[in-house]
Amino acid sequence: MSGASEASEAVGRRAGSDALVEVRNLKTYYEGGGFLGGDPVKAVDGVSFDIRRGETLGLVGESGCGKSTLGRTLMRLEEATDGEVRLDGTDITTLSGDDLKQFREDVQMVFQDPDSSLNERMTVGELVREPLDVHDWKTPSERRARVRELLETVGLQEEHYYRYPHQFSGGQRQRIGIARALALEPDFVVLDEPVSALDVSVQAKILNLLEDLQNEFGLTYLFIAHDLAVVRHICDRVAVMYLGNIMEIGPAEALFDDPANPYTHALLSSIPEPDPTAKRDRITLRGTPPSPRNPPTGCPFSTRCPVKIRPEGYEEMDRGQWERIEVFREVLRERSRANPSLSDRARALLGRETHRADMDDIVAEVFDGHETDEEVMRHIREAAEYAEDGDEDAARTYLREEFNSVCDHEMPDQEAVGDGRVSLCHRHEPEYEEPATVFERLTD
Ligand SMILES: Nc1ncnc2c1ncn2[C@@H]1O[C@H](COP(=O)(O)OP(=O)(O)OP(=O)(O)O)[C@@H](O)[C@H]1O
Repeated sequence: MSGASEASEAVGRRAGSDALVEVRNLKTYYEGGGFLGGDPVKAVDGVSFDIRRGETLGLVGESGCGKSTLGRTLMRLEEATDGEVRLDGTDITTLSGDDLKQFREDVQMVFQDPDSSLNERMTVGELVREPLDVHDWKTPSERRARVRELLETVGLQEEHYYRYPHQFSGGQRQRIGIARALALEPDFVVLDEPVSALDVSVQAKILNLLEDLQNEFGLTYLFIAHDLAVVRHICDRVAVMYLGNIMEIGPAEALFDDPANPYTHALLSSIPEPDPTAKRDRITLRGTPPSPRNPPTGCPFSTRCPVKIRPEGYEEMDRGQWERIEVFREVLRERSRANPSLSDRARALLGRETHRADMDDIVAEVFDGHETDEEVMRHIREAAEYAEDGDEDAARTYLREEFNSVCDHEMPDQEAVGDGRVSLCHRHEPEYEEPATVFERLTD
C-alpha cells in the first residue's frame, strides 16, 4: 500500500463509520495559464479527511492556502485533478447526468459576499425560488409555499417576498443566501466565510441561525473561515490547511488548547490573548508561504517552520543564527523563482551586468552585525558564488546538502497524536522531540 493510501485508511479508521463526506488524497490543480503555460497551481495537494453526519468541520488557514478551492471541489464547482470525494458512499468526482443533478440538490454553498451572489434584479421571493425552479421541484404553488416557509425559517418576513436585495442590510442579505441554500433540503452545506463581511453584532445572529438550522434539519457543515475565534465557537472539529495540505485535524477544543502541529501552533500564536496576564508561547511566523506552483519537496511548512529538525552538528546552534541561514536559503529560492525581467535577460545576452540584487549585498543584509560561525560563513559564501555566476540551482543544492533536514526532502506521514487528532509533522516520529517540547524551549 502506498504512503498516501495508508494515510487515507488511517484517517477513515479514526473517523469511524458515521462519515457523510469522505475525502481521500484529493488534489485540485489549476493549469498554468498564459502563453507559456507553466507549472500548475497546486491549490489542493492531496488531502484526506472525513466529515461526520451532523457535525461542523471548520477549515482554517492563511489566505491562498486552498480553503475555497477545497470547498468548491467538494461541491463539484471545480474538477478534482485526482483522488476521491464520497458523499454518503458515492464518489461524486465522476457523477454525470441525473446523478449529478441529484447531487446538486443534496449539497449547497453559502458565500462570503451575499451582494455578489444575489442577482439585484430579482425579488427576494424569486431568488429563493430559483433553485426550486431550476430543479423543477414539485408544483408552482408548492414552490411559493416553500419560499414563504423558508423566509420564516431564516428570520425574514412574508412581506419581504416582493422586495429587492438592495433594500436589505448585509445580515438580511446573508439570510436570503441561506434560504436559497436550504431550498432543496440539502444534507451537506459548505459555508465559505459566511459571516466575514458582516458587522460583529450581526455575525453572532447569523452564527446562531446557522446552528439552529443545523439542529433542526440535521445539516452537516464545512465552515471555511479565517477568524479563529468564530471557528472555535461554532465548530466541532477543525482542519488546519497550509499550502494545499491539511496540517492538523481534530476536535476544536483539543486543537485550540494544545496544538500538536507547528503550523497550528504558529497560527494560534497570532490570535491576541484576551487575558494579557495569561502565559502563551508567542511565535512569529517569518516570511510568506511559498508559491503553490512550486511547493517545497518535503514538508509543506518546512521553509517557515520554527521547530524544523536540524541536521547533526547544528542542533545546538542558537536560534538567531539558524534562522539567518534559513532566511538566506529562502532568499535564494525566491531569487531562482523570480523571472528575470526582459531587460535583464537582454543585458545578460549582451554580456553586461544585470540589475538583479548583488549576492554580496544579500549576504551582508542577512549576516552583517550578527555573530556567525566561520564554517557557516564559508558555506554561505560558497553558495553565494554559485548564485552570482547565475547557477541558483547549484547554490540551493549546496546549501541543502550542508544544512540538510528530513523536513526539507521528505513529506511527513499523518500521525495520530491523541484526542482524535491527526497531524502532519516529522517531529511526531519517535526519534525526534515533539513540537511542543521544542516550542517550550524556544520561548523560555
Ligand atoms: N481559478 C483559478 N485559477 C488559477 N489559480 C487559482 C484559481 N483560484 C484560486 N487559485 C489559486 O489557488 C490557490 C488557492 O486559492 P484559494 O482561493 O482556494 O485559497 P483560500 O485559502 O480560499 O484563500 P482566501 O482565504 O484568500 O479566499 C491560490 O494560490 C490562488 O491564487
